[in-house]
Amino acid sequence: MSIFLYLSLLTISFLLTLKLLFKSRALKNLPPGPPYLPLIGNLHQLKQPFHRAFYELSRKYGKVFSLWFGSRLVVVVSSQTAAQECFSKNDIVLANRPHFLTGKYIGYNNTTLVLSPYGDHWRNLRRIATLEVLSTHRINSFLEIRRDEIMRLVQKLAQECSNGFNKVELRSKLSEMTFNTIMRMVSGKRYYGEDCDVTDVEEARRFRAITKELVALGGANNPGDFISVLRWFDFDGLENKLKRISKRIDSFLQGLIDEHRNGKRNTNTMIDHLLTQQQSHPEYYTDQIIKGLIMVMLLAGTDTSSVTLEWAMSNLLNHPEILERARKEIDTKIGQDHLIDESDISKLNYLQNIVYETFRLHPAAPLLVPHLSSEDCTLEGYKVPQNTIVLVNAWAIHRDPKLWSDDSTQFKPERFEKEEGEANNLLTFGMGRRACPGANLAQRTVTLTLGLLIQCFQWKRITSQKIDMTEDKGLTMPKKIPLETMCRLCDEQFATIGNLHLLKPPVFRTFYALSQKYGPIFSTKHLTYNNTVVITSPYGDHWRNLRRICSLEILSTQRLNSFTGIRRDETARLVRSLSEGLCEGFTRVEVRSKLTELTFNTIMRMVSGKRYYGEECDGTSAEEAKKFRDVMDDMAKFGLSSNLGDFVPVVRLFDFSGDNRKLQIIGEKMDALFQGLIDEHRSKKESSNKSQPEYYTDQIIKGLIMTSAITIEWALSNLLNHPQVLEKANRLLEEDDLTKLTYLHNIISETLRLYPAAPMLLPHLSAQDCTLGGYHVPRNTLVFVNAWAIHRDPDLWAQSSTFMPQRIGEEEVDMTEGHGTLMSKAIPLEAQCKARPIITKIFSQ
Ligand code: HEM
Repeated sequence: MSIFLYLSLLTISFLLTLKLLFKSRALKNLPPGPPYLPLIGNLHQLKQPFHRAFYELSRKYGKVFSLWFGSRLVVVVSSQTAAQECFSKNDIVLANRPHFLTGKYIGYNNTTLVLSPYGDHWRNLRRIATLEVLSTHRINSFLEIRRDEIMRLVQKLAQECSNGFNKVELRSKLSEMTFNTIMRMVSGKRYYGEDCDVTDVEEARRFRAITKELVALGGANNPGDFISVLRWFDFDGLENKLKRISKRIDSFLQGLIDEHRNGKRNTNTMIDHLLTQQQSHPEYYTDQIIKGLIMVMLLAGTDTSSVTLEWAMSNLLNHPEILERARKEIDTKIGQDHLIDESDISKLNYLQNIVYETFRLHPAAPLLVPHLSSEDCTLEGYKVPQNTIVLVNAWAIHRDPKLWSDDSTQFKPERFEKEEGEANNLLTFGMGRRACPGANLAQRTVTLTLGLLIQCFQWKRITSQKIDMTEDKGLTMPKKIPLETMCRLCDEQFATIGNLHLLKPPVFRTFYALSQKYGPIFSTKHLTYNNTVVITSPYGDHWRNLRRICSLEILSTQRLNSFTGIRRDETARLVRSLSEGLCEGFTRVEVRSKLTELTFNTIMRMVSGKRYYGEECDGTSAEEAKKFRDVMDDMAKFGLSSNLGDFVPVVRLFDFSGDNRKLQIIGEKMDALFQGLIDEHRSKKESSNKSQPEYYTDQIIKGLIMTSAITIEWALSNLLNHPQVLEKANRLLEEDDLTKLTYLHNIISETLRLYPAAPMLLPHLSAQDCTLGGYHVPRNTLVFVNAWAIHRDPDLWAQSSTFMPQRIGEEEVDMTEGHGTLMSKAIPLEAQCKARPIITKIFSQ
């Protein structure tokens, strides 16, 4: 069998070689080129990176030369005039693409926009891409996504570099930024970074694994593409790998499309838009077309931009004088009180020239994308037969000293200041019909990101040694050594990004640490704050009215007394539920949910007469109760977290974490829920004092419920950590005058001291200039009072951070504080609980 195979191979090779030799002899006037071997042609002479190998060959054989890749003729163009000839006179003839194995599997059998042959199908795809995905209108509509992703990058760097120069690795951050930008445009999802769409962690992991493999295989060389005989074998298993990955990516992309089709995601994304088109033109906008477009956006639109940014930063680090000039331009034209936006870019000529110069020296597609002649044509007088692969060496043309005076290999953005418009000589995005349709998007992303990196940070090399500029293998000409650099947040930008990067949760602890450094009264650069509900509404008539309603009609002693029955009943229900099954001995119980139910049910019964938690949800349909609980859960997740846009006006323009939209949805649901309750009461014309939903705002509900449950949980946790206190409380409960319960009150006070549920109260805003501790506090300053820190001040409290002096017992309850505006316990309290005889007695009665 193996001898038979061997002989067949030999015969086929011999025949092919004869054919090749005959062909090359027959074809006169081909561009010159190096001698070649039978069967493999010049493949043995090719070394990576190919653009450099081709450049060397062009020095010997001329600006238009030919090679044989196995049995396929390849013409390499290395002059601007010849490139222009390719994309003007020969533009249509050369608008085809050669087919490779990778295109069969990861290019939907070469039907995607990048790979599809010139013709009606390509024209349609190109129209869809340019009009419906990459048009200026669409790109503008995705502006917020770009800004948000770039700001996340800035924020991440700010966190790493706020305390002076710190070493940072840029490649992964830039790559995350471009992948997230494109995927959010495509599907509304973020797949990279710690703060990736948390609901889709597994999906994000799958996506990252698939794209990693895809990018690696997309750049793989397959000898079978050129040596037809090798096509029969899959020597290194490439075809199998490609088959496997194509199935995985296809099912992943189908999942994304189905999710949008089933309405689980309903946003302004590329998929939604294409699905709308599918409804009117189902025959053309098939799922396969949509999947192909997503794939193209991912492969063509991500690495290209992040690689360019890495080169740009490397050049700036090797030329600090250029970096300095760019910074000065930003300072002069933009100033320090707002961050650069896309609309500012036209003012920043030098920054744009830096980007052009990076495009020139480091084009992300150094050989463009291979073209194929659909019929015979000529190039600089040479014959280019039908089915020839044409490669344009943009990298070499961009370094041609005849085209670029003033030392063509040096990084000099100034060369673009000349009036002749040297930028027109750039081939970075190709030319003609198949030029890059994403150029506008790429240029905007690269320039804005670079501008912000220069505006917000100081940069320097790790050592005095220059950054290594060696290129690696790969389709997009990446740097061989990933860029690592020293980075520091600019002092001036503390004012623009404020000190938010310092605000690591829990914020009150961070503020405490800052107060240790800057004194008891210190400032951070936070700006305006604007709310209208009772606890955050501005001081004035509206607030006075709300406050009056609140204290007289809702929380007055008389009203509270009238609800005593509800409170007592709910507390008894909690005690009963705890005592059930506890008579036998200690049992492990989860306390947080029980306390939350207690407080929610108490308040909601006061508000609307309804119980939404527990098995007996009186007077409430199970569905209504579930709706309520869901809204409250969402509210707990988002409603109380801080939003960067509240503090940095420029960030308000972006939905920094996508939370604005989520909060809006929660707000709408909550509004509908409360409106339903009010309407229900209105229609029943109930005028009892048992429930008055119209009086209660969401803020009151939130404030009363969460803070009470949190405080009780802290109190119980303290008691568990201090059994002697618990023991004493038990004893005194039996001995004390039950109307006083002084010791119990002290326990609660001590809990409120160490674990105030609102550790920084609520933010106050100065209505006019005033002084605090002798410092000037301007109008519109947010004032936070760090009650948590004051409660632990050793000048005020002896043994200030201890609940009780002696600790007894085994493992203590974890007392770590959670994040968020309200200071709940990080870990929900679980404890051993056993009913005391008195309870058994009461319930048996
Ligand atoms: C710095 C970033 C980028 C560079 C340097 C770049 C460069 C190129 C080049 C050289 C071509 C081939 C031109 C030719 O065949 O002669 C191309 C094609 C293409 N690029 Fe880009 N590109 C970039 C970013 C993008 C982005 C952001 C997108 C979309 C999101 C994109 C989508 C495409 C598509 C779809 C094609 C194929 C066009 C066709 O065959 O008709 N590119 N790009």
